[in-house]
Amino acid sequence: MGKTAVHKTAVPSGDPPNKARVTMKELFQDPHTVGLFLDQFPNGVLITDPDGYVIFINKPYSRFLGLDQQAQIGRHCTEVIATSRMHIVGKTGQAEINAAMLIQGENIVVQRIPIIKEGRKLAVFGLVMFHCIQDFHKLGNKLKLLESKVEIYEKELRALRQTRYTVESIIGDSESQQRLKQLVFRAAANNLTVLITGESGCGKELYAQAIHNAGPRRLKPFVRINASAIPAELLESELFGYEKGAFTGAKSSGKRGKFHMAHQGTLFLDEIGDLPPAIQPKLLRVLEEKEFDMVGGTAPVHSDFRLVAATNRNLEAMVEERRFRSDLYYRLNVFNIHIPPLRERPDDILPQARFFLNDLAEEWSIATPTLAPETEKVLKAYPWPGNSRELRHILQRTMATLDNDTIHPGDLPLHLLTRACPSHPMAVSPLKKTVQDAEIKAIQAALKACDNNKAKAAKMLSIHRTLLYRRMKQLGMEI
Ligand SMILES: Nc1ncnc2c1ncn2[C@@H]1O[C@H](COP(=O)(O)OP(=O)(O)OP(=O)(O)O)[C@@H](O)[C@H]1O
Repeated sequence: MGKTAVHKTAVPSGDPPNKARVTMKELFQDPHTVGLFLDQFPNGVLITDPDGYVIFINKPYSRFLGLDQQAQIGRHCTEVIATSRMHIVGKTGQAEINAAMLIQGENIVVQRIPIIKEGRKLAVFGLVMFHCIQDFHKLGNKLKLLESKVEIYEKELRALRQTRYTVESIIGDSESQQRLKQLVFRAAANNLTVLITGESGCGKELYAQAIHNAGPRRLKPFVRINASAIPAELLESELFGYEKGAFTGAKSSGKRGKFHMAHQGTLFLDEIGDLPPAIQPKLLRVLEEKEFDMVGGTAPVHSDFRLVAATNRNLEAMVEERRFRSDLYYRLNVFNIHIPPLRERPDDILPQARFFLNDLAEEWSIATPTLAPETEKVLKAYPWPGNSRELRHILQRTMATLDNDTIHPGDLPLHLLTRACPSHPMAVSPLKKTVQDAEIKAIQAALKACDNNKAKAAKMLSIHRTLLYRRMKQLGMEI
């Protein structure tokens, strides 16, 4: 701002005293000074009369448009910027705030404000925020970059912590699944030892991770150890670690054990039923005292871990058979979560099947196949001895060989069809009869799965319809 505009000290009378050295009237009586002000804006300014004829355009805007500033005076705004709406605002008297406008290929935010004095429209004031918008773009891009970095780091952190499941990963509509989710939240809110029981493949590890990730320890380690996968003689050093030179073959630096690694986090001790008898008292001690001795160590080590144990064995029966210490069992079974087998919660089968199909399709970057209604029936009727893991594997295998978008019963492994229609155990009989019986069962299963539709059943059995009729006749089946 030039000193030219400052004339004298103006202290008008009244309260509070005005110490400004210049008044508004003095400052803005000269249009040149007003222009000087508006040229200092980092944004574009355009002032038109109510019909849209340019009264003023500031330097930054004319420079941005590549036009001569003075030559624009008196032109219609649409001649200066084809998409201009100053004349429309002049007509309607309605301000347009934060409107988007495309100028020279750039998306720009504009404000168009009618200037009204005593009900008469005097002019339209336009503010074009191209500087801010560029800054916003830059900020937006920076934010996007930061967000994607955070996402990557979170993923890496989770991978490092070896967890990927949260409560949202637990899929299923059954009442028992809903109840179990509530239990997960309750378990996550306290620090009690959790014992998860259930058949193989029913989601014990998934639940253990969900408990960890729903609680205050989620950003701390989730350490997993499978008691049945490690030879008994190594298990102690894996769990408790060892001091340097503790035994032949030990690392010279020593090694931290899983209890140590799980400090402030969660230790997931899988297949606890397979814990060797020699280790059981040591586990009892660490649970009671949160302290343990490293192999070859002299001083006890403290660790603030939370234990989640899991087993598919009947620990109570093992206690009765004296294969598992009763005191350890009671110490472990503080908060029990029992996951029923999938066959006992058939309402979970289809939601899980659809979830797995979607998940696999995403992984393989292909379209998600749908389940034909007959296929749904077969999936629901099958007893799933391997639980959700088996369901996922079967769908994975099916998808790998699928040549259209719909999974029909014939695309599923045949044992699903025959097991879905349970029969009595087969007695030993001549081979020809056995083969005929098997054929009858397969045909019956296919017909049942297809609501007795012969064409569909034949497709499922991968034979021609006429051959199906012929075989049914030969086998003495009712057509
Ligand atoms: N409720 C569920 N929702 C979604 N996926 C599930 C569910 N239950 C299990 N799964 C999936 O089934 C598979 C097996 O689950 P998990 O490894 O947790 O079973 P597990 O009971 O620990 O098995 P095991 O006793 O053999 O160790 C995993 O792919 C898991 O994601």
